[in-house]
Amino acid sequence: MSEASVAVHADADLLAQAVAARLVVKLLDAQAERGQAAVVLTGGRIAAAVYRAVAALPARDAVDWSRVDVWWGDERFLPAGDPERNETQARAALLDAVPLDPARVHPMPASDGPAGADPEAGAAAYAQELARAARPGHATLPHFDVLMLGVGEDGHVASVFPEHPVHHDNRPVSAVRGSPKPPPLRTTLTLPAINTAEEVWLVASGADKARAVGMALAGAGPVQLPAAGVQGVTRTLWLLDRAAAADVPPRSRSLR
Ligand SMILES: O=C(O)[C@H](O)[C@@H](O)[C@H](O)[C@H](O)COP(=O)(O)O
Repeated sequence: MSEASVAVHADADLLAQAVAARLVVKLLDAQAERGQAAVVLTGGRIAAAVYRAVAALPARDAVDWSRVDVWWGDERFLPAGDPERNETQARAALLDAVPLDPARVHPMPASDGPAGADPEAGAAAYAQELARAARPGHATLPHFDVLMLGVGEDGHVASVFPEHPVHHDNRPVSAVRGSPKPPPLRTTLTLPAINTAEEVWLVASGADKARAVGMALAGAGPVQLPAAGVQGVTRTLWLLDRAAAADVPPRSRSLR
């Protein structure tokens, strides 16, 4: 179990640059240690800024992208190529610009995909894809070197929303209906699956995130504030800009 640590940057742009630099180093370190790397992506504005910043970093070419597995922590259940899909956003911002092995890019199902228009079937299909890549000794999930999350104003992470039935789902992947953030249908890794990642990075920018970030670090309950239930195996890292860090409790501030 890892203690959370907090890094604060002056503004959203510097935050995105710093997270991008960390991500490149994390992928390089994982490849040095394991010969490959696995990253779990998320959606939202700050994630898109991070992906664009990675694409613009010359050091990105030091990564062997053909040995990177790309997974998603959540997805909006929409047709393939829909501009609102997290996959579409990540491809445009980064994935299309680097020489990935298409077989190692694992988008969550689209509503017009082979699993059909039923989000439950889509979630089951993604769970199977994860299980096929499972690491030795683990039945259901591959090794995730780093899993990135945005944080909602309400404290949601991935598509795990406060007080939502997804909290009672103990499968690794859940179909979400009635998401308070549009669109209503989504697919998400559940908190127990998220927490199998070696490192989890929670990235948040802007004053409207300050309350949720502060409450999560102060030890709120995960059903009321899902971000509070996130814990990477070796590291839980909050990467914030100053505005989002305004309510970080004093005992976390010493880590800044
Ligand atoms: O699909 C999604 O909508 C995201 O995965 C979601 O969890 C997002 O990361 C947060 O809502 C933060 O988004 P912003 O950075 O845009 O505020």
